[in-house]
Amino acid sequence: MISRQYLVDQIKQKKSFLCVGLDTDVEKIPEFLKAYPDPIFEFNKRIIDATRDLCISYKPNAAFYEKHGVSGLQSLIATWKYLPADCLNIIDAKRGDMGNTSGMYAKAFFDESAAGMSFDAITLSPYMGHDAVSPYLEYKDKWVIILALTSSAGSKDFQYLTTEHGFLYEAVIQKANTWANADRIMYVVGATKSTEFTNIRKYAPDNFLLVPGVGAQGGSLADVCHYGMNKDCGLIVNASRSIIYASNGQDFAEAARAEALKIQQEMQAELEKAGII
Ligand SMILES: O=C(O)c1cc(=O)[nH]c(=O)n1[C@@H]1O[C@H](COP(=O)(O)O)[C@@H](O)[C@H]1O
Repeated sequence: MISRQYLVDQIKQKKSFLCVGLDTDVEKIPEFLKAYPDPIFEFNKRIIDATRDLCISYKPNAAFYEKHGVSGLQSLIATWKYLPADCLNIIDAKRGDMGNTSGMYAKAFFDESAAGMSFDAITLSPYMGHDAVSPYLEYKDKWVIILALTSSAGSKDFQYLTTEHGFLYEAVIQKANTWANADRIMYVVGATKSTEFTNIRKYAPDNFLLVPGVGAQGGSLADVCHYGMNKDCGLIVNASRSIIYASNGQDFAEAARAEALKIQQEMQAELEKAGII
C-alpha cells in the first residue's frame, strides 16, 4: 500500500508533488506511434520512462481508454502494469453509484483478479452519498479521492449552493470526514479555485488534496501552494495535456520531460520555502 507516510517521504525524496495525467488521446499522439500494435500504451510507456523520477503519481483518465472499448481496456491494463510501484497510481474514473453497483466498480479497478488492474486510488463523485463511497473504502490498502470543488466552470452549478453546513463542497468534506476509514480519503480541489483552499483547509487540514487545473486550465501553482499547502505538503498537483502533448513530434517524450521538470523545479522551490525539505 502507498501509505500517507510513504507519500510524504516520496515528496521529500523526489522534491516533487507532481501527478502526470495520462489523458491519452490517439488524435493527439505522434503519428509514428500509430505503427505499434498498441499506440496508447506505447505513448504512455515513453511518457512514464521520461517522467518517473520527476513525479510521485500518475493518473490515467478512464474516459480516454473506455472510448476505445475492448482495446482501450487492454491499453489501460498494460499501462497499469507498467506504472512505477513508487508512485501513487490513480484511476480517474469519477464513479459514484449505489452500494451494490459501487462494489462492482471497486472490484473492476481495485481487484486484479477481476479485470486485471489494481490501482492505488480512484476518483469518486460524492453525490449519491456514503453507500456510493464505502465499498471502495473497504479495500484497506486503497485511497478514495472525492470531488469537492472541481476546476470546471460548472462547479458553480451545485458545489457553491449554500447548505446549513456552508457551501455544498464544504458540506461534502465535513460529512465524508466522519465516515469509517476517512483517513484514506483525499479530496479533489481545482487549481483554478486557489483562493478557496484556505476554506478547504478549515475542514480538511490534514487530508491530501488532488489538485488538477495547472497547465492547460491556467491555474497557478504558486497560489495553490500559498493557500493549500500543509505541514506535510498535502498536495498532489496534476497536469495532463501541458506535459504529455508538449510536442507531437519524435521528441515528444523529451518535451514532456522538459515540461515536467519545469513544474518539479517550481515545486522544489515551494517545498524549500515551506521548510518541508
Ligand atoms: O478528478 C480530476 O482529476 C479532475 C477534477 C477536476 O476538478 N478537474 C479536472 O480537470 N480533473 C481531471 O484532471 C485532468 C486535467 O487535465 P489537464 O487540464 O489536461 O491538465 C483531466 O483528466 C480532468 O478530467
